[in-house]
Amino acid sequence: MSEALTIQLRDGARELALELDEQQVTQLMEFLAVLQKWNKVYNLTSVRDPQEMLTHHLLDSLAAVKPLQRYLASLPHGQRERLLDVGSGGGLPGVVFAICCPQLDVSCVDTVAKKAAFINQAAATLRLPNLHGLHARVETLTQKFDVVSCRAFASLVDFTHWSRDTLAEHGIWFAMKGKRPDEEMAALGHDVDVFHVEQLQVPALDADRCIVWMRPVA
Ligand SMILES: C[S@@+](CC[C@H](N)C(=O)[O-])C[C@H]1O[C@@H](n2cnc3c(N)ncnc32)[C@H](O)[C@@H]1O
Repeated sequence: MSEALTIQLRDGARELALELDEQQVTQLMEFLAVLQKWNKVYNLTSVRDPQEMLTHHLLDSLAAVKPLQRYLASLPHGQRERLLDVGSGGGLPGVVFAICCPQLDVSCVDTVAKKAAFINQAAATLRLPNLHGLHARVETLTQKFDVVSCRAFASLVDFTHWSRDTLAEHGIWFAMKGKRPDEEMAALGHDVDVFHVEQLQVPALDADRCIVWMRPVA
């Protein structure tokens, strides 16, 4: 990967007030390299240009890291939190979260076997013991998670419906969306509480982005 892309990554991280050490910067650039390499074989993303991969995938996912870290820091300390990234595809945002939050245990679930295999391969290549690829439909999982995330996956109704049983007690949903999805939020039933919609600013990308934070209502 070119030095120019690494500089752009460092600048973006600084803009997002993210404290990344050298190893994390290296892992993010290695992730970009394996994503580009295996995309040809596994068809992981329609984005093929490395520059576009940096802005539309890496920086876009990095913009959600600080809000996630803030949430994790607000939880009572003691146990290692678990995050499930639903419909993770080529590992977005799950792999980026696993690199930036080493204290977090991240599982990326996808119905496509080669995508889940790619995540396990990336975990080995990038030396990320806190990253796991799961080949399954999210509806069939029995494990429980503190945070259940998604990006470019499904409507909020389908996402919350299909993944509800994967939430641990006090678990929350973290949906990465483009423009504030007012219609999708209005379509949610009374069993889902949207407790925050957080606007994001992605470095080098002039686009609407937000996180829809939700919790289940009994
Ligand atoms: C549009 S891709 C998004 C990939 C990635 N999150 C991103 O932002 O680039 C949606 C992914 O969801 C997966 N998927 C669809 N239905 C699923 C389900 N029920 N359980 C798990 N994964 C699913 C698809 O195989 C696909 O890889």
